[in-house]
Amino acid sequence: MRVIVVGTRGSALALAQTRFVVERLKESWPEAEFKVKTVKTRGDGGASPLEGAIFVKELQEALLSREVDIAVHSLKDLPTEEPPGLKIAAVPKRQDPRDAFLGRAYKRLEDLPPGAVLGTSSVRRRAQLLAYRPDLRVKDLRGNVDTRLAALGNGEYDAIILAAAGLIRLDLRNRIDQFLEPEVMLPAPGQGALALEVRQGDDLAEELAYALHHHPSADRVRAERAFLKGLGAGCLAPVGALAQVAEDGALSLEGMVLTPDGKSFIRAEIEGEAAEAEELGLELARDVLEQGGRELLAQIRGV
Ligand SMILES: NCc1[nH]cc(CCC(=O)O)c1CC(=O)O
Repeated sequence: MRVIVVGTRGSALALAQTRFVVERLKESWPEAEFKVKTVKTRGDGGASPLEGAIFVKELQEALLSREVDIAVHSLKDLPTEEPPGLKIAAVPKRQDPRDAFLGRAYKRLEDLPPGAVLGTSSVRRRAQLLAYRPDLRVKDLRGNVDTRLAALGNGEYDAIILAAAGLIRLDLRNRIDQFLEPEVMLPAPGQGALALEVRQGDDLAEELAYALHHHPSADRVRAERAFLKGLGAGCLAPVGALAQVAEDGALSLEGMVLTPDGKSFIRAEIEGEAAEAEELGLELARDVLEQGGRELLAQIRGV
């Protein structure tokens, strides 16, 4: 059997995710041989949505040029449009999708005094924080997880918000002071999930990757991404979405879109069957657009 090359970005988080994936692949396919290849990226490991998209594209190019056979992505960084020639072969079991609060003197978002400085580079987090606590100051925070933790230690910020999943995968769960509930902070579509992407027609890579597929996680993410796609909002709009799937296959999906200042937002919910995850996501997007989301997004584009 040929050696299967698993491609990853070089950040500590990407490498931790890939190590986890390759361990599971080896358990599932003891007779197969897997090799990890770090794809050199032009960016610096930063965290703006645009940089995320560049990293994704470079990994996808490495797939198409046969440099790698399975690419490991953070699902929330993957554009909703799949490039021709590639397909998502598997969505492994999802990690905690929530956002995490890490404080210095104050250990809960509710405890921060007025004027406290919160660090995040995400427009979605900024908008929701300001909607919940308009008295706080939100300041840009970029770089990889280490850089961001260091910035908190330096006293530049009173608290920072990061995806819980990233910290957990880096064995830094003990740094999390508070998990933010979806009522306060609806996660990004796909947050906490990974995607294993392969070339269309590479049946071997597809079959090997599929051993890690987790149906309920895939259905949740499918609904959330369909919502994002249905909004036609692009990666710069503050959009949150979170689906849950019950054991009996019932799916509930919450979605929201905000203005960057958090002053207006539309939030809606839909319920149905996991088997129609995509339709539910698209329908919720239509609801939100009709309830005023269209004007709200036009306002954002006009900025
Ligand atoms: N855009 C950066 C990014 N992409 C994926 C994760 C880790 C969490 C995940 O897998 O969703 C992070 C870091 C963060 O948002 O704090």
